[in-house]
Amino acid sequence: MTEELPARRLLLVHAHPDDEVIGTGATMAHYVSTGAHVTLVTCTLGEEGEIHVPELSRLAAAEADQLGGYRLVEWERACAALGVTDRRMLGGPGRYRDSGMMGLPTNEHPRAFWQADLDEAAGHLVEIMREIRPQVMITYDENGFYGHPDHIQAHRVAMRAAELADADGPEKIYWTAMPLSVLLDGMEAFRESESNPFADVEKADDLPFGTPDEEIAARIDGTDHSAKKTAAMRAHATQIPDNSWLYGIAGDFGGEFMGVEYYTLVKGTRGPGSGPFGWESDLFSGLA
Ligand SMILES: CC(=O)N[C@H]1[C@@H](O[C@@H]2[C@H](O)[C@H](O)[C@@H](O)[C@H](O)[C@H]2O)O[C@H](CO)[C@@H](O)[C@@H]1O
Ligand SMILES: [Zn+2]
Repeated sequence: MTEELPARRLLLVHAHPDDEVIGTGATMAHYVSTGAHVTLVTCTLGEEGEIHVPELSRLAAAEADQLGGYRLVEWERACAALGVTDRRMLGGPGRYRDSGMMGLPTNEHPRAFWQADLDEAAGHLVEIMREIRPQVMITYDENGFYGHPDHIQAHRVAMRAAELADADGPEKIYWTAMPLSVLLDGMEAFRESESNPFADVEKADDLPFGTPDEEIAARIDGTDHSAKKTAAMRAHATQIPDNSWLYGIAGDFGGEFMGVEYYTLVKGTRGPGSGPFGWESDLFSGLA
């Protein structure tokens, strides 16, 4: 199978529809544009999400419980905007359910991803790894970037699958990250903004994310694809309202913030880099 695929193959493992664009949308669009094969695996349908489109409010889990099916369509539209055609739901659509925020009763739902058997869930991902044999994989750190149970579980499943897949698994593994310098700049830039996501945050240490710049391994500049990322965000209208601070970044700060994404490297050899910390500009650099 891989002989029919492009030479460079990137696998991303995300928890809900919308995570792919928020954290890695510019990276995905960038590598699609370079001819790499980009495979997105999303682990749940996002059934427990909020609904920021009033006319769709009855789709909520506590009412018609149809949000998952609707977010599947949003997800497909967002992937189309990014140019990503190989998109998979782990175990098939509906196999694992959105667990809700940490500590909620929805964490106990029998199909909640948080309750998934690790090796069974990882087995579904191993099958995909054996099919596409990705050189590079992106997922979250052990805290799921911000502590959501599905993000933590996505990390665990992705890392377990990479172990089980052996030679078919990725040679390099990256975790999404936000450099502290960028976080602090963002907090300063938003200080006077109406939709300030950091309004209740006194200092960066109060946030569940933020990585010392010297621990960042890669800075992927996808600013040429910022418009695609914004279009993909618009596809996730139930999750990202028109007044979201995320659009504020795009509007007030241009592509720099929206189109640049950062990663730590947790497996593999770091390729040549630049700047004070030698950040890579290509996730496929340093491959054997
Ligand atoms: C980006 C992300 O992971 N979103 C998740 C998250 O959404 C949060 C949730 O709705 C919370 O209640 C809100 O206060 C918060 O602003 C949202 O980011 O959790 C949802 C439920 O598990 C999930 O569907 C959504 O994709
Ligand atoms: Zn998520």
